[in-house]
Amino acid sequence: MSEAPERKGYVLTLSCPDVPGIVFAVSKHFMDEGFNIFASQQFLDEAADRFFMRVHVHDARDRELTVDEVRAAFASVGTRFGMTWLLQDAGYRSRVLLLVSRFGHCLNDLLFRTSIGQLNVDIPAIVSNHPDFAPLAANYGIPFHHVPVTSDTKAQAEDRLRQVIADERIDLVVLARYMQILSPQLCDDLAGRAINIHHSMLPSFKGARPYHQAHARGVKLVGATAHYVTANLDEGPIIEQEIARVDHSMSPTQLVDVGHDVERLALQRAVRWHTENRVLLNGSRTVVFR
Ligand SMILES: Nc1nc2c(c(=O)[nH]1)N[C@@H](CN(C=O)c1ccc(C(=O)N[C@@H](CCC(=O)O)C(=O)O)cc1)CN2
Repeated sequence: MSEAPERKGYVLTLSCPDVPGIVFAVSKHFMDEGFNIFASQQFLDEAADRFFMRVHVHDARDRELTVDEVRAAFASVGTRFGMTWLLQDAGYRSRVLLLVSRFGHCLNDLLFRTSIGQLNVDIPAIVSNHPDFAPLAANYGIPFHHVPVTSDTKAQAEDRLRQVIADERIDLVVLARYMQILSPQLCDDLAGRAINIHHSMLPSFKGARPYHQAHARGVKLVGATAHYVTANLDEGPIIEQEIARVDHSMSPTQLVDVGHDVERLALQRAVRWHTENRVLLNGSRTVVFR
């Protein structure tokens, strides 16, 4: 059975100072190199004078080129425009590490979506500071690492986390309701490749127990925010947000139940878009070519 067109060819993402001719140069390069454009999106941040682009190309000659060969051919264009660029095989399956604590709704959702092929990723391992979801991991045949964390053992726990990241050649770390604060050093090491789901519409209700904060405020909407993890708690670049309507009659527990659905939606979109190279960092914000 032939590959889905979304998973054929190569995806280039780039950002650079805005000048005339970027789209022309990129398009001409791929035409000259024998590629056909399957999809192309671009955005100009005028205030920042920065141009963003995502181009998905198919090989018009069906050659067996390596991604390194395609990258090498594009390098001169990147240099000419001072681009920050990434060129990836469209069918590449990112290696994703899932972290979880006591709430497993996001973990379960990501595992199921991956198992039915909706997320084109591989999940080599799950790490948790609690043993609760070892049976769920076993059901999916995924190694489960129970790494307890206390204030005295945080450093050692992070060392074990780093070991799993290295051993499994992890591309993306997903905090699927993992309730431990990562150290500034680990945040730096995982910059742009660690995603957290916060259970509120950031910047509202940062920190712990956001649904209880929201209930006390009498909100009419609850939400969830998927964002990149930085040393500044819950302040990383936002990738996706989702909301749901609530009302005065609902208890904090009922807000939590409604919120779990929007958390799942926001996180799986963020993971899908990140692993499809649709998310570009723009300072403290993102550009998402959905
Ligand atoms: N460096 C970062 N680490 C984490 C982030 C982040 O943005 N930057 N997001 C959090 C998720 N989170 C809210 O969504 C959150 C998690 C944990 C805590 C917290 O106070 N944790 C305590 C321990 C709590 C416990 O043991 O039950 C702590 O780590 O000392 C606040 C907010 C994930 N990590």
